[in-house]
Amino acid sequence: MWCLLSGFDSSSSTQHRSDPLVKPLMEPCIFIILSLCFCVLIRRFFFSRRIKPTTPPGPSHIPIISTILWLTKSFQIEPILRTLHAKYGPILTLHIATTPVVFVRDRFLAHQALVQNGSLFSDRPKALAVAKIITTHQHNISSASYGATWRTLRRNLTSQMLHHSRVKSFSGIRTWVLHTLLTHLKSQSQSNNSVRVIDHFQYSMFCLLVFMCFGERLDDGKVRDIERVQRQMLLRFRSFDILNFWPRVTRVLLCKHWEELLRLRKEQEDVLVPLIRSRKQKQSKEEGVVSYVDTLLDLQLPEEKRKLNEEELVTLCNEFLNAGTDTTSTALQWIMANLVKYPHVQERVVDEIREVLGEREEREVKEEELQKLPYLKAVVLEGLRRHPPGHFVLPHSVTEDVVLNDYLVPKNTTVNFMVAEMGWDPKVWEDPMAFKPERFMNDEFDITGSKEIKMMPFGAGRRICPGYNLALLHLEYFVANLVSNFEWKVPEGGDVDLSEKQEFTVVMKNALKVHLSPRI
Ligand code: HEM
Repeated sequence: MWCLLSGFDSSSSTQHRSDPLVKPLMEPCIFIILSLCFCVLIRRFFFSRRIKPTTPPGPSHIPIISTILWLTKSFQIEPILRTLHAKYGPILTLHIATTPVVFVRDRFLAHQALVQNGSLFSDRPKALAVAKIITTHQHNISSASYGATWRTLRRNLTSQMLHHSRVKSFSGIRTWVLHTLLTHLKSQSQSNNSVRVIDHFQYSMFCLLVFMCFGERLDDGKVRDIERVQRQMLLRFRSFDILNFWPRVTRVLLCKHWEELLRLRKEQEDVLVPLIRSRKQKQSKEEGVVSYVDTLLDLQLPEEKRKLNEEELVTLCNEFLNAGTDTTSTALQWIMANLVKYPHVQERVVDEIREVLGEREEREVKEEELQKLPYLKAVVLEGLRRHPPGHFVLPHSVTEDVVLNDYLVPKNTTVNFMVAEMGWDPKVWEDPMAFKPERFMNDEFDITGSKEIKMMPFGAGRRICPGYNLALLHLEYFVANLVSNFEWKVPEGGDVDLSEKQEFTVVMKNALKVHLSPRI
């Protein structure tokens, strides 16, 4: 073909015209070229008309009114989405905000978006009025746009706080927190037939994260103060959604609500700023452990070419404390609830621990021993699959127009991925609503979903939770030691109710209450 086409080279055209062999070859050649051009034109014409992708389908809406209606239903969005996905397929659009929001339910599409096209799907939506206050204009990891500031903040957290040796340096504090927790539970179990455990779990996680954040063992009262200001903001956060809707108007009409938001933020600053300042002074004397605040004090914002100010430090400490406490204590409660409900699973964990402890008198499972406990790991993974603390990842946003499953997702669209639905997919998980840790016993499970997503309690791709290893360590360490030290049972006349309630994370609607007997 190449030699035939070269016959059209102008420099050699005279020679070809005189060649008797060339003329019969040229005619079919021209015909073929013209046919090809025609085909290309036809294809372009039809493709541009027929397959120009449309945005993902969804129910029709009336501007403003639909948004207000959705605001009132935001707490029950999951069952509605389930029905809508059955009708419209694995990807759909809802008009629940001022701009359309896309929901993805399918694990293959999630992999395509978050892992294979990670650079396009890793942005966050622009902060609305309330989030601007809480995140000091997106100066934290979870809300920062996909760019240099996000990269700097995230790299600081992963390389300075979450790498293996730094995590190991906090093992003493984990042992101390565990002993405090066991002592509290023991004293409660002596006077009560039924102990509500979530408050103890939350307090323990705060003790751990507060130490990592500020590098100090604070007294009980101070930790409880931090817990109070953090949790009240967390629990009230969703109720402030309404303020985002036309902020200029809500500032007048809902001024009390605005005042409350500002008051909660101010309370956080009042509690956290003295701790940050005290760390600043200690840092100049170069004392003791490296805390999260220490790593932030020297950090330069690459775009603004300046250090973080005090408000931004509060925002980042707030993120660190919330991300590591609420999620983990929620997951811990769900896992323990299943161990109470299914005593045969609890017994199997205890048997596995007994083998590892051998003849040892004391019942403490050490961190280094966790890797010898595959069934315990399976229990934790099954807990995260069946009861992921977040039923959605944080909202993502796309940096340019992109086609997903033949649908157009326009630039800046918010995209949500349905974590719980993926972990409950009956095509992947047999009997998905049952609690069966055995399903994780055969292979090493890749929680990051880099090759394939089967569940994603920590998300996947570039925005995957950077704290997933720390979270797994905390869960395994506490579950192991809680069952090793106590027998966990349903109290007389009680029950384990696995109903859910949406708070910041999805928590047990009726908090777990247990009867604890020390194991001898
Ligand atoms: C059981 C415990 C935890 C669960 C289930 C969890 C889950 C998640 C999920 C689903 C995301 C959103 C991912 C996305 O948007 O695609 C996330 C983000 C994040 N998590 Fe976690 N997390 C846990 C513990 C932790 C801990 C211990 C830390 C650190 C101390 C942490 C820090 C963060 C941060 C900073 C982000 C934002 C990442 C970014 O936007 O780049 N998390 N987490």
